[in-house]
Amino acid sequence: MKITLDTVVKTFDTFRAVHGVSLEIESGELIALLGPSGSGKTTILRMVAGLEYADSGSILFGDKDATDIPVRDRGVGFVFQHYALFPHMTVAENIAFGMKVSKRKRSREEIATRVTELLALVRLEGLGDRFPTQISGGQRQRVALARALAVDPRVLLLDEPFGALDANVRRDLRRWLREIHDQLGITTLFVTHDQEEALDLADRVVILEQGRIVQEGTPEEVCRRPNSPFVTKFLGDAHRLVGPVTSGSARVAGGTVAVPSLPDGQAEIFVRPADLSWGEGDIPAEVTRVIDRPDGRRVVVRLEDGTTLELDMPPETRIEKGDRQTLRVRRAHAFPLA
Ligand SMILES: Nc1ncnc2c1ncn2[C@@H]1O[C@H](COP(=O)(O)OP(=O)(O)OP(=O)(O)O)[C@@H](O)[C@H]1O
Repeated sequence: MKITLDTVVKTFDTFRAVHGVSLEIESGELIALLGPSGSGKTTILRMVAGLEYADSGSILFGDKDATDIPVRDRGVGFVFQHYALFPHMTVAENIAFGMKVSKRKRSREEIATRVTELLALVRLEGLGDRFPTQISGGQRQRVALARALAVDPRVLLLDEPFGALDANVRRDLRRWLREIHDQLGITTLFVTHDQEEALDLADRVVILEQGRIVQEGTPEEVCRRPNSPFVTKFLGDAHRLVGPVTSGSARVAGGTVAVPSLPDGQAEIFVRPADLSWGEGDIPAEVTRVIDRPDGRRVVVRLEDGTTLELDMPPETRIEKGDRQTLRVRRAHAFPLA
């Protein structure tokens, strides 16, 4: 089911939460709505679900205006961070619930067969008789997804579904969700404020700031070509350097950074830890700290002007506090300063 948002606006009292958002979600696509707290992600999701109405603009399901489609007929399945399971029902009863109350009547056997299929799909075979308090948080969210899938939704809406879980469980669950999505091909809208989660999971990432879409594209596109300082910073660790540009070269902290696409004038330059090389280039730096991680060494350095940068090095690198060298910025995202 293709979903189209056309210039959708939503205001709460006098506060405009969504400012004319337009977006096309192709049938079978998995889109992540990514933005900081308060950027309007949940409000957009709730409008697609039919739980909130747009003040103006339209939302189409296929080519039909969704305003005329009541929530229960939209064919949407939800999973929310705090959309608790019914505590007095077993896992199997929770999954069966939607089928029992649906307009489409199913026999007891049909429901039981579907519950068994869904338990297998979410890899919880054998846990159907447990109650929600007898399973882990990650398992509960898998039950919530099974419950959402039980009524064969045409669209799946997920609002920070893994938000309350610890980092390792989150990572496992998003890989698993992607597999399920690839298997079922349901059009999916996933809301998160976690850039790693969005980039890991989605076909396309839509980045929101204060109720507006500021950039959208595949994870590769938004990572390679962030279109603003906001997106660059929001997508991950980035240090900011400021300096004057002449003929495609910026002067920063006693050295230079190549910025071929920028006009002459003052610029802000964002560099990520993976974009820096130690022992090359012309920016003098001194190591102030080395942080060891399972996948490598994070080295903190201070530049001549007091700026602190961090860079990533392989685990076997021999480097220690007090070492002095020059740095090269291999890749940077640079923007003219107004
Ligand atoms: N029912 C409401 N009444 C008044 N203001 C609201 C209402 N719902 C949302 N807002 C406001 O609209 C803005 C957008 O909220 P929304 O929940 O869509 O953001 P979000 O990006 O999902 O944030 P979060 O990640 O914190 O959930 C916020 O400033 C919020 O306070």
